[in-house]
Amino acid sequence: MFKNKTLLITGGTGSFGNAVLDRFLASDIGEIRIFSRDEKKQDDMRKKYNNNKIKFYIGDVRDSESIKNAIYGVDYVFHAAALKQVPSCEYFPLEAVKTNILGTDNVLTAAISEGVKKVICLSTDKAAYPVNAMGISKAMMEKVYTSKSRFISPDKTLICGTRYGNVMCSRGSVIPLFIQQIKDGQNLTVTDQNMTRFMMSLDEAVDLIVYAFHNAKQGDIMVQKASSCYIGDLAQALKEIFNVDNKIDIIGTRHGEKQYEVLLTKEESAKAIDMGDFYRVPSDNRDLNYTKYLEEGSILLTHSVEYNSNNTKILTKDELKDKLLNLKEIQEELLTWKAYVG
Ligand SMILES: O=c1ccn([C@@H]2O[C@H](COP(=O)(O)OP(=O)(O)O[C@H]3O[C@H](CO)[C@H](O)[C@H](O)[C@H]3O)[C@@H](O)[C@H]2O)c(=O)[nH]1
Repeated sequence: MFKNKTLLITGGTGSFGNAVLDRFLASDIGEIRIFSRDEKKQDDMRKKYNNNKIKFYIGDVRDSESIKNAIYGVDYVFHAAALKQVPSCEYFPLEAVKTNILGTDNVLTAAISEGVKKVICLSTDKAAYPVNAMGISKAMMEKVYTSKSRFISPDKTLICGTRYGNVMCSRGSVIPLFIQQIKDGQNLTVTDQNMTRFMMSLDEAVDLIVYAFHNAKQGDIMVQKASSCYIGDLAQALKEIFNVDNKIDIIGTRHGEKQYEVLLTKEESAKAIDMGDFYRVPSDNRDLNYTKYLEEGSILLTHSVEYNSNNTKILTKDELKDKLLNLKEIQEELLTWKAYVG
């Protein structure tokens, strides 16, 4: 389906954008456009890949004109541009509104008017029962794309979303932080040993978007079944992998953090379709027979349970070590570490 097609990735210089490139450049795709704000990151990426199939566009999803320039002739959009850090969004919630909500609306408006065939918007588990500004803005982003999808035929522009758990080794996340602390001989700063998070590899994150690309219907949210871990086990597993005895400091839960994350709310679980390794959450189509929907829906809702990082499969420390050791990023870090310690 990607043969000779043009894919635009907003926020494409991040970990996700790089993982998509690693997967798609080997295919017969025609062109991949990277759209982002940071010229330095684009330049680094240009040099790293040195591939004519990749085109770089400077712009900001907040600025509709800059999107229009990049979306001309595009077939598909993976919309990853977002403010993702919980603390910065807590301090500057309106910035999250501008990028995550209004920026998504700009991308969708441009995609619809350009006749883009599919747009997949990336969301996060923090959008389910959100407690922080980042999650609230992503929950609103989901509402924006769902609403927009109601007004356009899927034959013209199919709009859907993917909801991720924590992506292991993504830039700015806890695994690279713990590794840096290990390398610097510092104590590992654990918020709460019993906090749990869904743990997805970057490969799994790309699998989800590819699955959504092939299977999502208009307005859907697609979720991948994922295992989770205790953060205390994560710190311990990394210490064992790097064979170090750094101490652990318990620093306490950070502002805006949850004890565990939710990938499907109870309300979504009631209507989610089990697709094996994935769930498809159909959008709330208002042309349903509403009385029937309410009667059947209420029974389902009573018995449904949310899908969260405490009731999914929680990896043991050894299983977590195996999963970590399978990651390219960890293997590379280990090589340089072993060369360093001799
Ligand atoms: O010094 C630290 C930093 C974090 N943590 C813990 O490690 C876990 C993961 O923390 P991250 O900062 O890596 O990730 P968050 O869960 O805060 O959020 C991340 O995952 C989200 C998906 O749930 C989004 O993708 C978001 O952009 C990304 O920052 C949390 O339980 C956190 O409390 C620590 O123990 N010590």
